[in-house]
Amino acid sequence: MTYKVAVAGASGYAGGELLRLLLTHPDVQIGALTAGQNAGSKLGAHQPHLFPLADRELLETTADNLAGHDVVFLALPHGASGAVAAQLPDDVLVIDCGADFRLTDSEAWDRWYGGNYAGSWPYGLPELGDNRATLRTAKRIAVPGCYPTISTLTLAPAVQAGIVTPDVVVVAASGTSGAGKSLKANLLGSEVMGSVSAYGVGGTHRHTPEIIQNLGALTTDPVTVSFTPLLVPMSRGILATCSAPLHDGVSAQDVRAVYEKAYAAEDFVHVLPEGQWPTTASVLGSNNVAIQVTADADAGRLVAVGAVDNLTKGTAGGAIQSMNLALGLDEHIGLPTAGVAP
Ligand SMILES: NC(=O)C1=CN([C@@H]2O[C@H](COP(=O)(O)OP(=O)(O)OC[C@H]3O[C@@H](n4cnc5c(N)ncnc54)[C@H](OP(=O)(O)O)[C@@H]3O)[C@@H](O)[C@H]2O)C=CC1
Ligand SMILES: CC(=O)N[C@@H](CCC(=O)OP(=O)(O)O)C(=O)O
Repeated sequence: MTYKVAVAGASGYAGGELLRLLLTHPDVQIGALTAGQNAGSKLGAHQPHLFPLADRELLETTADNLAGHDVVFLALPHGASGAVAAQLPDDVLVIDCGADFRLTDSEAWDRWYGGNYAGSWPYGLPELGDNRATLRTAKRIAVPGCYPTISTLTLAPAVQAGIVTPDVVVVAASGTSGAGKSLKANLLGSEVMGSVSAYGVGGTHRHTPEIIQNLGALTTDPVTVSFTPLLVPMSRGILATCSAPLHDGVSAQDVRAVYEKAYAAEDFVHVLPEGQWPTTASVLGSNNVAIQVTADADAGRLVAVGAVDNLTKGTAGGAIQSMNLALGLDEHIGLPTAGVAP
């Protein structure tokens, strides 16, 4: 069977990456492509790398234009998905790349996003807890944020195994595509080039509650997350350095064993050989996550480092992995397992 797929937000970074991957997916046919202010123009004007779709016209993002598809991806700004999703039939698989349906706690939504709480959908991170089973029957899927994807996967084995106190510190450096295409003062070329800067400091970044929600599902201990994002002068990729107090008597070997066991059956998550540390370059353009972990014995902390391509496994790849599960397809179809180098 071939599934007809629409992409709303096709002119954006997440929409572009969805289309790059969907073009190689053997079980889908690419249907309607929609946008906001750029509706009416050709996709090629916004996504010059997507040659096979260059002449396709961008339509307005309306329920009518998204009708008649088996799958609808929403790659719209936060807050825009709820109203569109509400108009789509229940039997259509709707996959939201935005934040609208990620948080299960309406109070957390009010505090971190505000505006109407649209509810929560099955969470599109198959490697976490029982999510894979839930996703197999889902008709609505919330794709995780890019920082939560890598922070959660980098810390989950330790938290789930109970070898750390889940008072975690995450410092994660992201490429600029994480911010989307819209022009922001701190993203001007001359501000970003040759400099690394912190933002969302002091527990103010909206991904903090999402990371807490994910890790909190793995332990009965209270979870705290001190999250500091950094902006670095590259287009894609996130490198997350995560640490937490390690329980007494847990060695570096024990820690490695926990991680290797946790991810032994996960084809996209790679615990690297001892001594090899993740780089964003190694996962570029792929659906892979690279993780390394050790014990800092003097500080009494677990230190784990994870790398992901924010647009692939961090958004569009993760979304397609979840789509595959929900359609009953092999989870890996259409997803690159090798990166682009150098
Ligand atoms: N970039 C990333 O690494 C990640 C992004 N995401 C999420 O994916 C979503 C899209 O992000 P991203 O692609 O980076 O953002 P972009 O700013 O690059 O793209 C936004 C897209 O939404 C369209 N759009 C904007 N406003 C409206 C509107 N009112 N109605 C309909 N369409 C509209 C834009 O169309 P137009 O060109 O016409 O303005 C464009 O196609 C966001 O929710 C983001 O949080 C999630 C994880 C990571
Ligand atoms: C570098 C950069 O600006 N990154 C974005 C995160 C993008 C993302 O994944 O998150 P959402 O889907 O929740 O928007 C930010 O910090 O807001």
